Amino acid sequence: MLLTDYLFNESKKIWDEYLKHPFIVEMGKGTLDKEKFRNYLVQDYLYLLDYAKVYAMGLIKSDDVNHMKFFKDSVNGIMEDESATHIAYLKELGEDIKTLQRHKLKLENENYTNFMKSVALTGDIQDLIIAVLPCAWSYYYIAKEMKEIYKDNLENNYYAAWIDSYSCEEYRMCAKENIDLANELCKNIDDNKKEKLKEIFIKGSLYEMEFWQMAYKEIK
Ligand SMILES: Cc1ncc(CO)c(N)n1
Repeated sequence: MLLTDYLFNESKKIWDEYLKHPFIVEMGKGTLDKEKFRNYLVQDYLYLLDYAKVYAMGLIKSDDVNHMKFFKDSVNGIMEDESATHIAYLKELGEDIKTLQRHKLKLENENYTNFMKSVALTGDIQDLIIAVLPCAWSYYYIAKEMKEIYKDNLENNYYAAWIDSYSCEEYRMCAKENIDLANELCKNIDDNKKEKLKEIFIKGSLYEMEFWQMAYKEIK
């Protein structure tokens, strides 16, 4: 069995909880409070900056030129393409784009990015790719499911552009490249390492849940 199939099975319960989370359900229905969404996007914009740094560390820890290019392209994709959706929404919601970086990270966000950065700094390239794997993969999973579950409700849905940006073909490829690289980098691991990688993957998946929870409860 592919390592990523194993990891998916081990965390599927958590991932299916994302789909029931009120932040996701309300986005799908189009009823989510826009102020909550705005605060979420500000936090997620800050998240993306640290997330990009983790991929930059992946470049440093890679020896193979193709892996180096994957990490380089990922930094670019995060800082240019993915952030563009955030900036478009945030502009529309009246947020000052020039001062975005001055916002403070909320606790759950900081915990998550500290976790990824610490794995990236202290672990090997296998640990690193598994620590970031729930990010792109779970976003694609969520958006693809939302596109199906809420298909009759997307025409005038304010959040349709968000759903599209994470379920489009380009983003599917991005998630797939992360999955393929994880399997390639981890093809010769022993059972101890597999157990360690499972723990990293599940922790990442739980931090994703905390992030949705943070976005919904919205205590400043
Ligand atoms: C919290 C979080 N996880 C994953 C992604 C996908 O990159 C994102 N934008 N934000």
